[in-house]
Amino acid sequence: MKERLFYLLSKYGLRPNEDLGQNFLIVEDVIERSVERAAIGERDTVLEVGPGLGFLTEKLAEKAGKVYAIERDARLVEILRKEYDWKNVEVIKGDALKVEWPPFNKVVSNLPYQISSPFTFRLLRHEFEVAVLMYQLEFALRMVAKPGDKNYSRLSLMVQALAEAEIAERVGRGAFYPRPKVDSAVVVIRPKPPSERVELDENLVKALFQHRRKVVAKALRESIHMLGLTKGDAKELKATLRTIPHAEKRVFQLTPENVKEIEEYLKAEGILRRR
Ligand SMILES: C[S@@+](CC[C@H](N)C(=O)[O-])C[C@H]1O[C@@H](n2cnc3c(N)ncnc32)[C@H](O)[C@@H]1O
Repeated sequence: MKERLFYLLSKYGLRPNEDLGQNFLIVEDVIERSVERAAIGERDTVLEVGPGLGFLTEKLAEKAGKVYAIERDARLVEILRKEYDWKNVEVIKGDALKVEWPPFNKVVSNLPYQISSPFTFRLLRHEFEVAVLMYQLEFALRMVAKPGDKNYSRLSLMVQALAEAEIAERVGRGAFYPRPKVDSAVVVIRPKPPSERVELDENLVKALFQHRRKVVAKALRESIHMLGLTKGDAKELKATLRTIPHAEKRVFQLTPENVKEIEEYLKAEGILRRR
């Protein structure tokens, strides 16, 4: 795999573009395990973001009925089209955050880390069965952290409100060329069934996590300006802070359900508008 990478880089005079997160995965086992974790078969349509030089795409194409691969770098799109004769792969040139997504039921990708957060949130708004995604380790640890953990953050809460996420394996920086400055991890994401999903007011979550170590009442008092309230409503909220659910819990201990209770209370009091 490494030989093929160097062959392609030299054949096309290509220098990996750091700004586009071009660190190519060169360990075949890791690629194969990601494909296995997604349990891909002929009935599956897979979305891949950032196919790069096509090493993961190749493995996906062997198993899936159809693969859509969105690649932003026009040079790589051209190379993929020249080098491979895939019958079931459609390479889409564009930014995965901007282009319309084709229909898919599974996602397998070694993500460009710059787009981890917006990509994950866009994905969580879609219907899909499973996603197997490579992230920067630090980001992956925040995705899976549980309430009360030191890594538990707005990202953990927002992801876990909508999905189950677990780290399947850690991947050292030596598995990539060029070698990145950080380690990575493969995360498996499965959306929760609709009855278990918790839809949250993002402004409220942002306001709370602005002060993740403070207790809820204090955190809200200090970020009241982030809630877009009228003067009257802000005053009312200040007066009611002690009585809101979980007022004395620290923000980093809140589950998605706890935040929903706070939100519902503020809406019932007419302080937070129903959006
Ligand atoms: C970490 S590399 C993965 C390459 C390949 N899949 C592999 O496993 O070696 C990330 C890839 O995403 C592409 N990319 C970066 N930003 C992108 C975006 N916004 N939309 C689509 N592709 C993007 C890069 O050009 C690069 O090919």
